Amino acid sequence: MHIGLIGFGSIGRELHKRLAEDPINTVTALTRSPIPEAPRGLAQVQSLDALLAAQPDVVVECAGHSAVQTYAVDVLQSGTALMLASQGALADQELLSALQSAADNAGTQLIFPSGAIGGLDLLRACSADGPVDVMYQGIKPPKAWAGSRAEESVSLNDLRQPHVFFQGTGREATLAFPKNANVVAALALAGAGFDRLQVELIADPEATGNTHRYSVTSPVCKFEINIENAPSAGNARTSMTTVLSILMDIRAFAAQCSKRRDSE
Ligand SMILES: NC(=O)C1=CN([C@@H]2O[C@H](COP(=O)(O)OP(=O)(O)OC[C@H]3O[C@@H](n4cnc5c(N)ncnc54)[C@H](OP(=O)(O)O)[C@@H]3O)[C@@H](O)[C@H]2O)C=CC1
Ligand SMILES: O=C([O-])CC(=O)C(=O)O
Repeated sequence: MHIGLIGFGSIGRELHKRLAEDPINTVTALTRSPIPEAPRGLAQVQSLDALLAAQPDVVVECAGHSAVQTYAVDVLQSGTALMLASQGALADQELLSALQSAADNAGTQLIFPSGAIGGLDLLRACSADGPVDVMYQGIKPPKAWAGSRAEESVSLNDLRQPHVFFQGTGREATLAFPKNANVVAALALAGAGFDRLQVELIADPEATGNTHRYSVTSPVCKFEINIENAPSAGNARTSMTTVLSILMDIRAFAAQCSKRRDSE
């Protein structure tokens, strides 16, 4: 497999490290500027044209909402499958429709890894049967909210107990907290809907990792999920499970490609 990465931060680096353990994989990363002391075997490019010219089997975006806005349609229009970590960008309905059309027209795949959250299979099944009510709470240590809009309403360093600094819809949460609420978009896209989904975001000075907790109420079932994630190396706000989930989807995509090649 040849994997193209957009972004080489905490997710990109860990993905590369794990993919490089298997010599069958090659990785090309699109970065804004050359990475000093890049890991061995990593090819680097600084434009999307150069990334697509390298002909990756799949492109994995792990950069942020602006990268989805800038590159995603062009990747899909080129006929290359695209996996998105920064799904919160799709709270913009026009962008979501543009990506779906680009994927359909080019006959390629737009893949949404579950990221740092789980249980989406049952949520998807229940939502297909009618509207469901979903309440989500995201609880992270103060340092994971540093630099975010949480700082407009709370002094993060002075917190002595858990503090709810945001309550609103899934759409409001994903747009206001682009680096922290992509899991909210995963719930919305799995059927909870950006506007129906209710969200609370909490800074907890006692938290050592990132907790994603949600409850689903539908006419056919009720369930609650509580996920306590360890942070990734280098970014307190990003959970390690995000990398594992993307890796799992890359492996599933590779298996599909190899079946298709065998049958050709
Ligand atoms: N679905 C999920 O569960 C999760 C999704 N995410 C998403 O993944 C994103 C990345 O997470 P993480 O790796 O921890 O973040 P980091 O901040 O560690 O790394 C992001 C990297 O992307 C680069 N980048 C940003 N914009 C662009 C661009 N337009 N083109 C190329 N490179 C770019 C940055 O480079 P530079 O140094 O130039 O700024 C940086 O190196 C998050 O912002 C979030 O949107 C994160 C966690 C969970
Ligand atoms: O990694 C996490 O725990 C969740 C996260 O940052 C996001 O959803 O953007």
